[in-house]
Amino acid sequence: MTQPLIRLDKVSLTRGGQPVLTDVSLTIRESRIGIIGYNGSGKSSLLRLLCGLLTPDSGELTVHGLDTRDHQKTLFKTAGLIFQNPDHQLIFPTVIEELCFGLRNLGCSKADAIAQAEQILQRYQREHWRDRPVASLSEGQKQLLCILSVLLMEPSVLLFDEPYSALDYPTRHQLARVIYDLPQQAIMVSHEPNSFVGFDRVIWLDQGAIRMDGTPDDVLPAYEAAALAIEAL
Ligand SMILES: Nc1ncnc2c1ncn2[C@@H]1O[C@H](COP(=O)(O)OP(=O)(O)OP(=O)(O)O)[C@@H](O)[C@H]1O
Repeated sequence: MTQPLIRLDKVSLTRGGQPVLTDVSLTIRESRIGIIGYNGSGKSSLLRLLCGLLTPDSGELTVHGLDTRDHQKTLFKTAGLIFQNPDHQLIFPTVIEELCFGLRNLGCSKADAIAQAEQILQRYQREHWRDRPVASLSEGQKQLLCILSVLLMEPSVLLFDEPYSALDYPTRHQLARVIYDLPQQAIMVSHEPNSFVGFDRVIWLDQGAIRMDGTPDDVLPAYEAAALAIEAL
């Protein structure tokens, strides 16, 4: 496996003419990294930069040795984004077709792709989903399908954008366990401090800049105190 190093050097991004990230520099080697911040602070934009869906206006960004500008089209093999809104990710009529799509793109034969898709459904006790129309799944079920589709492709870093927002407690618990046990590096955006149990590092984004960066024990209490102070205003 390539060295799990992600480096941002003075990365700036504008969207719709507005600055979204300003001069962000980071070196990320840890295995479990959380990104926290208020609405609109730039968290999802940062994930989109990391998987090549957006490119920086200025600055340098490399993900596991790949400059994201030069590898925009193939970066999905290295950095797999699980979208916050499943409807932005899911494009096929049935669960099995959705699961096979990424694998087929990576060059798997049809039979191989189906076998792997069936295996992952079995591992997550969702065999009965195989031929279900995607449109018939609930929001939480769609979110889990998005996660399984990306897990199947085995990217070397997984980017989770609010993965728990539509999940019920048992599924959330199951997914937290899955994320905890992943062999890959994982970066997860969440509003909820309790999503980061067992994480190595938490980065607090505020108005497109890093407000705090450290262990969950350092960053999360400061984040919660600041959020409560805003609430009390
Ligand atoms: N497609 C877009 N076009 C223009 N501006 C956008 C677009 N998407 C996001 N933005 C702007 O970029 C800024 C950062 O948005 P982003 O979605 O990265 O924030 P976030 O921290 O993930 O927010 P949230 O917690 O609400 O999901 C916001 O000001 C938002 O209005």
